Amino acid sequence: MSRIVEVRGIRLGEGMPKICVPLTGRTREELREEAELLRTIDLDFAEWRVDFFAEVDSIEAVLEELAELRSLLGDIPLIFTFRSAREGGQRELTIEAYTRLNREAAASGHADVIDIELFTGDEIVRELTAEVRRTGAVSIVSNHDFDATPSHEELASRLRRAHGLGADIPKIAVMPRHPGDVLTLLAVTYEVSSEEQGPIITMSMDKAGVISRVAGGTFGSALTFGAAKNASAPGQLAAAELKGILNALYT
Ligand SMILES: O=C1C[C@@](O)(C(=O)O)C[C@@H](O)[C@@H]1O
Repeated sequence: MSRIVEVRGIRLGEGMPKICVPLTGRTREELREEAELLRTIDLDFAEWRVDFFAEVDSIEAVLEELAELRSLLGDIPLIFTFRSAREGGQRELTIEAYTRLNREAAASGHADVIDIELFTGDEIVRELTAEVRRTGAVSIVSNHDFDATPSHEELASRLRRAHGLGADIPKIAVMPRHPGDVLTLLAVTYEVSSEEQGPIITMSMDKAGVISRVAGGTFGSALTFGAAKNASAPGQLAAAELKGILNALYT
């Protein structure tokens, strides 16, 4: 039996793929409006893309906003993600600042899931996944390639490596150069999810990859990202549209 990861009653790795909607506001005001909008949408997870937040350099400001989002979102499970510029995010932090940010977010108890980038360095990733687990939160260990799709072997090895470093949920997002790249991503998803080490999340980006965002669940991807106000990556469909397609495919 595949290991299920449960977050606030949402069971990842079982049933329909779950929908996650990112919050990409730059100011507290924009984030409040986005969080209120999310309350009106049919979704399973919200992701705070904290790299968009103008005050990200201040841990105090981030923790205050995280507490605010927690209360605005009610019971919606919240993923905390600082996406580095080299993996498609808005900015870079030093390793020390990145580590501290994720540690404190986990310790606050306001984020249910913490996204840690695989290529931060094995030792740090191992420590962070263990620490996230100690706080009772769940870890995603992620990798993004906005230029290309690595080979089948490389993609599979990154997902397995994330597991090996303690990830509850390995995640990979890659850019297709041609439709065959999307097939590669889906084939790897099927292969690695069949090993039943727990849920994984995969997607192929951009227009050519949209099929993976709607049908990835068939091949073993446990969650897919859809947009409310702004997409956080190319190829995301509107969350409501995504939900309609998932209902047609999986119910
Ligand atoms: O890792 C991911 C996946 C993503 O890049 C996507 O392609 O939908 C969107 C990001 O916000 C998220 O952190």
